[in-house]
Amino acid sequence: MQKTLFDKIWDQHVVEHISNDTCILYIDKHFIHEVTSPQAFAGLDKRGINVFRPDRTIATADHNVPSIEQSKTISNELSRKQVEELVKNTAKHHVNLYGLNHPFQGIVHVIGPELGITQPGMTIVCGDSHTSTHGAFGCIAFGIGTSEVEMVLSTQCLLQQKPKKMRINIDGSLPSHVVSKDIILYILSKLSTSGATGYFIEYAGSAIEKLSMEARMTICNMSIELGARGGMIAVDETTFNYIKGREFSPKGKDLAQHLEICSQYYSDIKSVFDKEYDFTTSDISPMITYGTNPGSGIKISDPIPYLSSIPEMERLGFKKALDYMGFEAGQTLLGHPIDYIFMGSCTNGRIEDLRAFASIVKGRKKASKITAYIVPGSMQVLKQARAEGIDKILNEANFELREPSCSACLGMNDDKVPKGKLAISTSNRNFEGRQGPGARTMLASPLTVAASAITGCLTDPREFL
Ligand SMILES: CC(C)[C@H](C(=O)O)[C@@H](O)C(=O)O
Ligand code: SF4
Repeated sequence: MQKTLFDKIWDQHVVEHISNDTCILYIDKHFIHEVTSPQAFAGLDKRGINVFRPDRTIATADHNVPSIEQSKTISNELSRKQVEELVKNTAKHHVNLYGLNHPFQGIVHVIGPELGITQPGMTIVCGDSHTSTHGAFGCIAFGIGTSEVEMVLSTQCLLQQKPKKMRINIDGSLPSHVVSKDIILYILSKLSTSGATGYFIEYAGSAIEKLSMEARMTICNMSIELGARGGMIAVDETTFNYIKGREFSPKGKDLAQHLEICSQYYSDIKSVFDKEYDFTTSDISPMITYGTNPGSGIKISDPIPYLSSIPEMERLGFKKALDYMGFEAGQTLLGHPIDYIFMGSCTNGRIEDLRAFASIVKGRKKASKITAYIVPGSMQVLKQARAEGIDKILNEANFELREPSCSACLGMNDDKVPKGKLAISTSNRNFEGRQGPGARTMLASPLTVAASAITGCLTDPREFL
């Protein structure tokens, strides 16, 4: 029988069929962080039970963590309490914590893959919507709510309804200075933020096959912004090469056997999807968002759409978003002044992203009016960046490389964008107030953010070719 990648993994993890589409699913890896775990642990305590598989549970602190002077106490009381609670709960339940100052600390979706905890064919969950990131390794990975976190902590299983399957094919070679972030912003602009609601996406096609693992993660990361349950990519040589030698990856003879098993994780040629889309890279340019959802992307040189081109039902939202952003329909954004830049997050906080940013700012200087947050996704990324001299390149260009945190991706720590200020950001969400109350956010790739940081206004990275 011809099976999709999704079905292969799903079927291997069904513990029991409950009804037609609802199953009890075994979960291979459960990541937890300080924001969505406290109530789940409180639930366990109330029931007087322990974490069922502490060895399958991995904790880190990321959202409430400051991106400077991590070795000092967190000054914000609420943030400090959240992190302290995680320390207490993980110690009590014998769960490994990569907390503050630990060499493996970082954003949950950055550390899983880079440490080799994330492996092909797994089911992976976390109380965090961007768990879809791990799907880049040929996994079923998705975000869950706090009550589900409690369910997984106590049973290592989850009650799940099987989603429908969508395949998005992207063929071709990427033009210079067009990167995976532009691909996913482009897909979002075509399908909208509800375009994949009820589906699990598989990304395929020659463009995806050519991408590095970091670039694939960027795409899978934003699957949730399409409304999808998750996104995934078939396992191939690129996956294997990434996995090899990672801290917790199988080693020696086990590795050969492991890779053999992993090589089954692709969709069979005649497998059927509920919906398919085809795109080509020649249509994709550097992208920028003008509105207050990640679906509001346009080519960086295109004008914001005119009201007349917006469907009647969406006009109110369109106008509201433009009011918030301080933009006008038909306006071209290239050259528009920017106040803040954020380079980081689980979308673009990996070493390859920092290299891309550094490749543009090298030998240049940051525009003096720009406030920049440049934040590695993990301690490992920070270490690597320092080893490669990226910190020096940044310093010489008047930037500073901070410490791992979700940072300015969302206003849960000290790194915020002030009310009314305009930021260009490599993160995944541009909702009203996402980077701080009243903050305005445009989403883009690390290259576009770097180019804009140098000029102080929205700049096409192709100008730096
Ligand atoms: C805080 C957390 C629950 C949230 C999520 O689920 O995604 C956050 O990571 C985000 O990006 O908005
Ligand atoms: S970096 Fe942003 S999107 Fe990713 S987990 Fe943290 S807050 Fe969520």
